[in-house]
Amino acid sequence: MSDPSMPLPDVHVQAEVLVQALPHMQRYDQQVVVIKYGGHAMGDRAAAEDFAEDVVLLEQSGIKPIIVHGGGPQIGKMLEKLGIKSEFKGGLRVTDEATVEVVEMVLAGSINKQIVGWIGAEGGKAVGLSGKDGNMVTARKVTRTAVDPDSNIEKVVDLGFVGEPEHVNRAVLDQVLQAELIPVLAPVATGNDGQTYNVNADTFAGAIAGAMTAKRLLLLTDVPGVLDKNKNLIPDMTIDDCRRLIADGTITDGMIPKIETCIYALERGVEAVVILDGKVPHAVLLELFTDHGAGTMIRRG
Ligand SMILES: Nc1ncnc2c1ncn2[C@@H]1O[C@H](COP(=O)(O)OP(=O)(O)O)[C@@H](O)[C@H]1O
Ligand SMILES: CC(=O)N[C@@H](CCC(=O)OP(=O)(O)O)C(=O)O
Repeated sequence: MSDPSMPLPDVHVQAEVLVQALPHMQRYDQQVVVIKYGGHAMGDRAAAEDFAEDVVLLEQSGIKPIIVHGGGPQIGKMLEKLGIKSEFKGGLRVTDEATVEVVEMVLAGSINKQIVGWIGAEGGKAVGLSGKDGNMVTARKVTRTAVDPDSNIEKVVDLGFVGEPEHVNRAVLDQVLQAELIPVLAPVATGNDGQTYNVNADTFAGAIAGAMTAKRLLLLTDVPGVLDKNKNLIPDMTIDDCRRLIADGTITDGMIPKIETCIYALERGVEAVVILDGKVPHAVLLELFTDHGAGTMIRRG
């Protein structure tokens, strides 16, 4: 008999960790998990490798991961290099003809292929697509209004070629998943008018999660989750809490489209959405395969 006061040898600890993951693996078996990998979360090479390892491990465990990536900071850098000015209104990039070309080049080109490459290097098989491929996502132009501070009159804000998903054709994704491939999606889509639209990556991920009735939508960003007024992490929230914290100004800026996405996805049958820090090593595994979880979990109520 071993002495129970003695620490377990490493191999036994490893076995214990694996056994602890079993109920979590069973809970997600054959379920779709949509992971939004934000441009800020991409961070350094080591963080990206951890992320790719997590995704491959999920797929090997019988989960069906779908990756939707952003790339806001990377688009910003490329626009700067090309001398194209860029501004955000209400968390969305004002997108003219020249900007949309760069957005598609960076998102559907370099970033998409980089993530596909990282997953491939960890032994997974990923397929990089944008909303345009197979008419997976069609978009319509976003219309926003804002009160003009000078006249105090509500006016239409023209964001140019910024779109929001109008229709998601899940057949394309079903086929990719059935072939045991990992879809990596760039948030670019075509409108019914044939125009290319720049879609916020959170919004795109929410539409995909809703159409696939995903078990989980994970939004990986650069903060630990939703923070209260004292900057403490809020571990659990409901849709009502979300609306209250937007109304009282606790949730602002880029967190607003994220929370709106959460509400949209939950109302379409996604079981829970988690906002978490993608820079934490193996954030995805910690959230899905341990009892601790990570970040802020949002449920219907
Ligand atoms: N209550 C809040 N809790 C956490 N972050 C918040 C909150 N309100 C606003 N934010 C801001 O939202 C940002 C995350 O949104 P964003 O920068 O668009 O992320 P990403 O690029 O990952 O999509 C945080 O870095 C933070 O500055
Ligand atoms: C309309 C709009 O704002 N689109 C975003 C698309 C990329 C994105 O959302 O990337 P992150 O998730 O890294 O922020 C943009 O042009 O930056």
